[in-house]
Amino acid sequence: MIFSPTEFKTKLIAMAKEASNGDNHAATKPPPTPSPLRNSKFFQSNLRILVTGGAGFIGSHLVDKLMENEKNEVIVADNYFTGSKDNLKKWIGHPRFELIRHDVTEPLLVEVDQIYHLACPASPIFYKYNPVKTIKTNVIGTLNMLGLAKRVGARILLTSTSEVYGDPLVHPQEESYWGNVNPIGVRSCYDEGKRVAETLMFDYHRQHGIEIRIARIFNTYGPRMNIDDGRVVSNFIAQAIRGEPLTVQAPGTQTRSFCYVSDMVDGLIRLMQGENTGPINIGNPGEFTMTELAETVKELINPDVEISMVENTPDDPRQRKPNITKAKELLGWEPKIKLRDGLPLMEEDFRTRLGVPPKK
Ligand SMILES: NC(=O)c1ccc[n+]([C@@H]2O[C@H](COP(=O)([O-])OP(=O)(O)OC[C@H]3O[C@@H](n4cnc5c(N)ncnc54)[C@H](O)[C@@H]3O)[C@@H](O)[C@H]2O)c1
Ligand SMILES: O=C(O)[C@H]1O[C@H](OP(=O)(O)OP(=O)(O)OC[C@H]2O[C@@H](n3ccc(=O)[nH]c3=O)[C@H](O)[C@@H]2O)[C@H](O)[C@@H](O)[C@@H]1O
Repeated sequence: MIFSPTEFKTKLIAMAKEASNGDNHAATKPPPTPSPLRNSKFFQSNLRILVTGGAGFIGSHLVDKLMENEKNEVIVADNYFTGSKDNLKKWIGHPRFELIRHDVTEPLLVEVDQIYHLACPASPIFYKYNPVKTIKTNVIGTLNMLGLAKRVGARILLTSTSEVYGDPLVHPQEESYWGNVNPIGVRSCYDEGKRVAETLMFDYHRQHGIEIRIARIFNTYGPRMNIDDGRVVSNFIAQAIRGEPLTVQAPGTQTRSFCYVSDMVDGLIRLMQGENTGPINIGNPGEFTMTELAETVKELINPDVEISMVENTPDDPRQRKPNITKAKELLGWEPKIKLRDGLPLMEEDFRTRLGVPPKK
């Protein structure tokens, strides 16, 4: 069809209006037709679910939960940068499970109904190790997974982060807050990367009608975190078990809110299965200073360890606590496990992996 310049301009304006719909929650197009495979006999009883980053900490717990449902088939795609096959060893060889060594910065051709897109290093020391790769993972990786979702008509969930709020000037953080992020700092590869990933999710939703879900995850802890992961809970627990000083980074008054991993997985699955695009904060609103966390770990795990104050890294957010009203109202979700109950569960796993017997 050929348009006159005036017709072309009118059409462009109409397209721009449609695409710039200010209401994030209104789908401007119906979702694309699902893959014909979804209607085949094979798929009537099975939901094929792709988990990118499924060999990592949260991903492997999510896989455990998804595999409990006999109607689910789970495919994990992971490049093992921070994840490990060990985290999935109980599923390797299972007929409903597949593990693919794959880097999400490259396209992936699979036929699936749902995509949980987690692939991305999460610990600051790992995401800062190769910042350009971290940005590629967040931007090109998310583009590839959205392209896949579009091709097969799958619903896609992104694990975004509370780091999109940067060093927040609003406390606690609610989803409507746009954040306070340094665009050129050493953490930007991760927090700006995730912000672009969120943008891509909404643009694919508005432009192509893709079914999207965005979780803004707040600090999560639990068994299977890498022992030398560098994040604060894993550091303190490993240090307490080894009898080394707990390294509180100055000033120690900075706060975080810690969510146990089983609560997180429950929230992610509810979000995927529900009707809301998000973004929705998923985290535990219990807020602690890093000094309080160190004192709690000392009390529960090793009262003999010292607490030492060490230098901090640039742009460390000073406070963080989720407002979870949306998660409560829209997903019927709230965390169940308190920090004092979750820490001993993690200690048990760390002792086993470090080969240190339990305390008498
Ligand atoms: N754990 C938290 O506190 C937290 C908080 C906010 C957001 N998140 C998000 O949740 C997700 C999972 O975090 P986690 O704590 O399990 O981290 P993790 O580092 O344990 O897991 C990330 C997984 O992604 C894989 N991966 C990294 N880059 C990849 C790539 N290019 N291609 C394929 N696989 C790749 C890693 O090998 C690993 O298995 C991440 O997207 C992270 O940003 C986590
Ligand atoms: O929840 C989030 O959204 C993000 O939280 C983390 O970022 P951060 O909170 O800085 O995680 P940690 O490295 O665990 O640091 C938490 C606090 O503990 C402090 N810390 C860290 C390590 C340590 O040994 N001692 C210590 O006091 C840090 O200075 C910081 O203030 C990671 O970036 C991601 O896992 C995640 O996306």
